[in-house]
Amino acid sequence: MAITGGTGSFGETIARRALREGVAELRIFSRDENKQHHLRLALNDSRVRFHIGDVRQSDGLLDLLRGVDLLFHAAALKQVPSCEFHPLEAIRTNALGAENVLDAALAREVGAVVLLSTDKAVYPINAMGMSKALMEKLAIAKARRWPDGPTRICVTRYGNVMASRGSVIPHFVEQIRQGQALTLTDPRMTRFMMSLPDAAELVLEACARGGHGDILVQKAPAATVLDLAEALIEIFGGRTPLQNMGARHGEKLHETLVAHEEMARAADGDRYIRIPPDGRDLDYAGFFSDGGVMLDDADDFSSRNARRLDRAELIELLLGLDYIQAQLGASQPVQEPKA
Ligand SMILES: O=c1ccn([C@@H]2O[C@H](COP(=O)(O)OP(=O)(O)O[C@H]3O[C@H](CO)[C@@H](O)[C@H](O)[C@H]3O)[C@@H](O)[C@H]2O)c(=O)[nH]1
Repeated sequence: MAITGGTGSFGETIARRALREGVAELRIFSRDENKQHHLRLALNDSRVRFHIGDVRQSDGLLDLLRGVDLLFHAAALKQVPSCEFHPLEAIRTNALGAENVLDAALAREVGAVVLLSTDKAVYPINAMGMSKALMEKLAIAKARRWPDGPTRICVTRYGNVMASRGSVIPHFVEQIRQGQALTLTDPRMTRFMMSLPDAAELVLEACARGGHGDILVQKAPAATVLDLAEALIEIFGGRTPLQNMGARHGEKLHETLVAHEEMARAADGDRYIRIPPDGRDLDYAGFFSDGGVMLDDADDFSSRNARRLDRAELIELLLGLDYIQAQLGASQPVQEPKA
């Protein structure tokens, strides 16, 4: 088994889970030797092999995937604001890098490839989302082109992974600790809330039941930024004030996990929504005489219309996160707000 971007929050979660479940060998592929060093020490397991490399270059990927049966592609540029300033870098890593990963996986006849995408790829308005939308298109086009090959290709789309590195939860917790005002972009903004274990469940669901060319989505609940901030203040105590800053570059008020047009052909299950590939071919003649699938009135699945977590549920969910537990256990007291 191999993970690109294997030193990130998601990579580490799936790595630990695979090791617990007895994986024979796990290859971690990433660019940063320092992060690999720390993960090597943290995992301390001889089944783990580290490969330095960049998905922008194919040779390292071909080397990585020799004899691999399952690949999780998590390597990405994922910060929305920085991708806005460097869109070509987002295209290079998220789109062209994914193409390299898929080509290498097909060449090495990897049994299954699960690619990680994001809600920001649906009706994308920022460069990160656009490059991830292209990644999805590349994956589905490959699945369509090689329908009967040895490699199964699946995409999973995530909402926000709670307390992942650089995200708003650690940022708010730090602000509470420092006694600084919490910087809210827009209190009405909603985001899907997923924990890291939820994210791991989703890729495992894709491995177990995802079809070739499917996009899988978890029916995650959503919360407003205001409720999130207030829930954290309640957990950590203190009298931290709130400050509204306005939206950052390329931000949406609400995110969408399944587009209205995709809902028309999606299979809506208890916990997951499966979007199968559009099986039609490129024969457009039919569309002038016979027509295609009619779009129905299905709504999209967005953080605006998803189940909204109330404050109590949000607090319970936050208290279940390892990150929050570790912070609550930390000795550093919460400071009173600075005037
Ligand atoms: O100081 C801050 C920072 C953020 N936010 C808000 O908090 C929410 C979450 O922000 P953040 O944790 O930065 O996540 P997003 O910008 O939504 O993007 C994250 O979630 C995506 C999945 O949707 C991932 O793909 C991205 O990598 C990841 O950065 C958003 O509504 C932000 O506007 C604030 O209110 N104040």
